[in-house]
Amino acid sequence: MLPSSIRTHRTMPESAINLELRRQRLVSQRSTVEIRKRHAVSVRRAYKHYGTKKNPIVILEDLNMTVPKGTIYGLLGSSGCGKTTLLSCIIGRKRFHSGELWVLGGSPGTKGSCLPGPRIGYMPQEIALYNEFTIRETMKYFGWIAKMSTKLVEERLCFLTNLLLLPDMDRKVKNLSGGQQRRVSFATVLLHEPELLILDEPTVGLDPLLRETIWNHLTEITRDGGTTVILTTHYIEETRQAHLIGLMRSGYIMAEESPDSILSRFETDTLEDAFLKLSVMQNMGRRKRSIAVRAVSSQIQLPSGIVNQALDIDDDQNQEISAEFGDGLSTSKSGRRFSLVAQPAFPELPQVTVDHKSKFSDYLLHLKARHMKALIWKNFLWILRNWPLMLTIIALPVLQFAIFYMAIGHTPVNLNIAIVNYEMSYEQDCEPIKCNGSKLGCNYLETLKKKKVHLVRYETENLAIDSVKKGRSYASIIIKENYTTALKSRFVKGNRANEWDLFHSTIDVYRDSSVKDIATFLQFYFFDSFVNFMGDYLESCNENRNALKLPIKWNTPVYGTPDTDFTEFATPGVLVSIAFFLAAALTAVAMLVERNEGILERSLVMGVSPVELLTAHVVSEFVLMMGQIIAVTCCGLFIFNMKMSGSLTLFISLLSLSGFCGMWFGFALSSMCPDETSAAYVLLGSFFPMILLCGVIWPIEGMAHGLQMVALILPLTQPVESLRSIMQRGWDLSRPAVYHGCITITIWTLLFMTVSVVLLKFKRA
Ligand SMILES: Nc1ncnc2c1ncn2[C@@H]1O[C@H](COP(=O)(O)OP(=O)(O)OP(=O)(O)O)[C@@H](O)[C@H]1O
Repeated sequence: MLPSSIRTHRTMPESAINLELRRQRLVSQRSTVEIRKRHAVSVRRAYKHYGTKKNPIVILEDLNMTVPKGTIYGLLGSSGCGKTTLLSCIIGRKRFHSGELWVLGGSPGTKGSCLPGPRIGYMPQEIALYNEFTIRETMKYFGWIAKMSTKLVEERLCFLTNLLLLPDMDRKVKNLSGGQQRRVSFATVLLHEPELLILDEPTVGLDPLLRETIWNHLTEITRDGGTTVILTTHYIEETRQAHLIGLMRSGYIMAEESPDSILSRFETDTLEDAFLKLSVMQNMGRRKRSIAVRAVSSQIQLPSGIVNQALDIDDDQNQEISAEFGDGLSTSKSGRRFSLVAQPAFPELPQVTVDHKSKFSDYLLHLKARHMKALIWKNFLWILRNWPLMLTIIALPVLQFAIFYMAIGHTPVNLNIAIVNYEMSYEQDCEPIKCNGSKLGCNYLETLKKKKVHLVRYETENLAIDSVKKGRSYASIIIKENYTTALKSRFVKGNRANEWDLFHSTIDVYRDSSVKDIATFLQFYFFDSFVNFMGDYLESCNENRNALKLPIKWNTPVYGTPDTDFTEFATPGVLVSIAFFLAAALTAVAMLVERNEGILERSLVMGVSPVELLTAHVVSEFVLMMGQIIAVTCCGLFIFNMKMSGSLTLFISLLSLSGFCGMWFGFALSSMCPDETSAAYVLLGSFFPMILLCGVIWPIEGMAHGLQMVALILPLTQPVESLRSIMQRGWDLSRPAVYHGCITITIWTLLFMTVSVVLLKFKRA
């Protein structure tokens, strides 16, 4: 009798009913799940692609794999067939898009599973070690993470040194040869004697003798069934010593059996030949033979008893593994059945319920003392080893600040001014200013000289104007022939002065206003010099020199000084930007280098949580950042006499908050960007808008209203204003202008923090 679900579909075509029946049988039963959990690794119907959902590049498809405990499992396959991807999924660093995975009885990443954790040792394809560390330090770091005492690490290191012929333990990794580095990398996974060793090409680049030693050791540790090894290798023949071989091709495992069984079934002397035959058969089964493959396959004699069909199903051999292989069947434990027929895409099979997932809050609160000790020690050791770089990193903000202080905001000097004085010839000397003087024009020019401008004499007005046109001078000043007479007359007659007086007493100025700041400075110089010159003249006539001044009294400023310059305005913005962006760059690069060299992967697989990793980085980088901030502050206060009206503690605290926020921005960037280059682009891309919009170089009051609103919510705008209020107004935290900045930067820090942690937790390909 048909199952009820099938009975309800009596109208279905027969093929669909058959399919449905088969699928019914393939639903994972509790009992089979229990069997799978007893294996070291069990993968069922795994599917994984790269690229987008719409345009996927399928890497693993309907892949089944069973690694019994206590075996050495050699995963073989051509380059790019997906071995590393499969291993990454097994260690929990990548996820299958569908399918089941059991590792040492648990589902990676779930509560109660051993993954990530020290029960697993992972050796990536890359060397993935800290170049600056010695072999001993490397072992100490990974040993501590695996909960080993330093003494135990030393003992194991002694053993491994003899086994793998490691060089002197105090040699730095960067000074070792490629083969030696690979041996250290291998020793690192053997150190804590994990139950499951996952080794991605452990023997590449090693000499045959050492390869044999390694294989002997692997055989030794798997003998009592306590350790399981999965390894990939391109040296197919060396896997003869494995208990099981998985031959992988086109995203699934074509055969999974012992080397002897493969050799006898394919009637070949070498595993390479067997692999080649199997590949050809797979191509034939898929009916996609290329001309080249056809040519090869015609030369190959297929083993007897195997035909090109959905091959050789033997019900007696129908063990647990094959029973649940599904329609993408690849092999049975005994290896007698495997399908080479391309499979149609079926809807996903029901998933087995796994252990309940760990809560996000558990994850956040999960800081293990031994991990923190190892991570912080590692970070500081790295800083110590890279001390020239670290000194540069501390000196960099000082240098940037010094450059800013020396280059920006100061009064331009030695500007060329073309002068023409028709009142006297250049051969005559200018007399000191006096009431009955007849050549006052030259007295004005003498006063102007005090502004540190460079006066260049010209004979005619046209020549002077021409010098401005040719860019030789920023302005030309023309003093007319009867200047003194007209000026005195204008002075005496007051509002009854006639046109002649007005015309001849006026100094003509032709300016180059294309450089706005210089034009403004010159305007001020000319005006201020005139007021001073007239004051001196009035004094020489025993008059009150203030009679000519504008009737506005500039009292002592409430905040700032009468001669506050642009440097003072821009200093807070520059300081906050340096603290924020340097911290962001340093953090992003440190994290990305660690991640992309595979070092991070090793630590994460051994059970270090991303939150622990971030916290350790925060601790070490905060120390560096404080070094930077103190160095910049000392430079500002003691070398450049930076104005500091408010509390120095508050100033340093706010700068630290800005740096802290930058640090989390860096963490968020490192979680979002695939590499240092893209992180650098984002940093550069955000730097300029931030400088322009956050009131660093121009007050935000000068922006359009809508833009002001945007500027106000950016991370640096309010902190810049707060710092300005502390430095120049001497305000404290009771002022809204100060605490608003602290609140804004804290909110942004929390935001970046959340993004970083969430991405690190959930972003697995
Ligand atoms: N992050 C990724 N995005 C897109 N494609 C990827 C990514 N990682 C790997 N691939 C591609 O997936 C395929 C399988 O890669 P994988 O590294 O798993 O192969 P492999 O069998 O380990 O190769 P090898 O033996 O050379 O190490 C390759 O074609 C590779 O280019």
